[in-house]
Amino acid sequence: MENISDEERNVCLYCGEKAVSTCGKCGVAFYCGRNHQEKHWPKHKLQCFPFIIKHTESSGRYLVSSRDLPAGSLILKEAPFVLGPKATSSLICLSCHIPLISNNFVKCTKCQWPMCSQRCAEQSQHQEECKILSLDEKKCGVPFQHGETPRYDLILILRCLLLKTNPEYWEILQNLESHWNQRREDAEPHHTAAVRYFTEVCKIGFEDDVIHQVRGAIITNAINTKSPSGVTLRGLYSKISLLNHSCFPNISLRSDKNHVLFIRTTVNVKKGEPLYFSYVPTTDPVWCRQNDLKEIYYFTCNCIRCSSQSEMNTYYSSLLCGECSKGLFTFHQNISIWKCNHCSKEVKLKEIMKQSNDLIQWVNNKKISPKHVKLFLKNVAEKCPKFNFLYFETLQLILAFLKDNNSIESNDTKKEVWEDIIKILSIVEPGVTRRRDRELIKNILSSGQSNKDPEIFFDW
Ligand SMILES: C[S@@+](CC[C@H](N)C(=O)[O-])C[C@H]1O[C@@H](n2cnc3c(N)ncnc32)[C@H](O)[C@@H]1O
Repeated sequence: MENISDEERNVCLYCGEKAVSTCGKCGVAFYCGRNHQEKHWPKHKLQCFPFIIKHTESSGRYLVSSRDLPAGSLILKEAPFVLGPKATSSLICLSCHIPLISNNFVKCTKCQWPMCSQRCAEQSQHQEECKILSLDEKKCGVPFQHGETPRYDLILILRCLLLKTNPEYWEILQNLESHWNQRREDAEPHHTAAVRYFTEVCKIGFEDDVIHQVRGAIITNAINTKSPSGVTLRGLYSKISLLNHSCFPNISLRSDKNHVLFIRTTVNVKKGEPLYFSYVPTTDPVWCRQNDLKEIYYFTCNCIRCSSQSEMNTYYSSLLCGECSKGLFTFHQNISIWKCNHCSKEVKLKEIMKQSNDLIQWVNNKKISPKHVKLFLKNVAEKCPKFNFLYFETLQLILAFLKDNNSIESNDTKKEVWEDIIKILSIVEPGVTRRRDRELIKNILSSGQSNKDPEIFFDW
């Protein structure tokens, strides 16, 4: 869906006469009256979304709401145009994607890739892929044993290259942001190995720039979703790929068992506001988020949270100042310098990271007994600001520690831990988010069972 030009505004999309109303669903289609709106609906419904695409030099294309959207509004439902295994995966069947757990699997007689059955090896999709994979004469790309292997990276790249015969999808793929030039220069070993596999081992006749672009587009845009069998796959989505990032998102993504993604607003969004989701865990400290965004997505985040020295008064990544024991370190100069907000002592990011790691190690190495969990939490809260990322990590550690302990006392502690987790999530990702799914969390709190995973399908 493209921006509507000023000339189109105020004229009926059906007859071109002066418009007096807009489509209530998207807010950007204009009509002279109800009659022509109804007549135009079969055409318009294919483009009727409550957002428009905008563009800036620094952040490329992004989506902006075209009308007021209350929290929880479904703004888009989209299926992937290509789907495949994650880059690193344990053995799965290339046709039905079920996990190959025992040694009871077959190998495709031509390409030797593990499959669940001969029937799956004969499926038309695999037959197409097999023609290329069989060009690997020494079978150096074939995964040969159980356990996680990065060789599955090749499969989604191959599936994308095979889209060349489909002009519509090929064009979408070519238009995706990929940062392929920088990726080619950076020569990250997995990236280079994947490109060379197709150009030098299979010699499939694509220019190496095309393969750099395709792998770059996958790394920049693919979204992981979980299958009912528990296998995580990654897919490319044409419209969802246009969503930009913020560490303080206003939408959430969920997938169903067919990997269809549902995008909903998590908070009230006003007409004209950009729609953002978070590419990285919102519960990571600022330096982890910034590092991942730079390394994987090639940009420096200037979102509302990253531009605020205290992360919008949450002090989520801050540590207590050891010098005065009264203040908190907040970041300055693009997070490279941290300053105590009481005594103004300055330290470098490296020092903050070291102190954080020491604290995390202290937490991890501490021998806690189920009886002393609450005291332990109190100790941690004295070492870092309450509700910061270290406290959050400790809460998760305690949940894992008490996972199989269902005594009344332990369930009581788990309930308190979950309440604190929800408080932290309310700060860093407010609204109706998947992690704070109200019904699910209510169930967890009432049953006292904290070992259920609230992220049912989605696995970012
Ligand atoms: C999934 S794409 C999003 C759509 C993209 N803007 C486009 O034009 O195709 C991810 C890329 O968008 C850009 N991007 C996303 N969020 C951004 C942000 N908050 N600031 C700057 N660039 C951003 C980065 O180049 C990133 O690698």
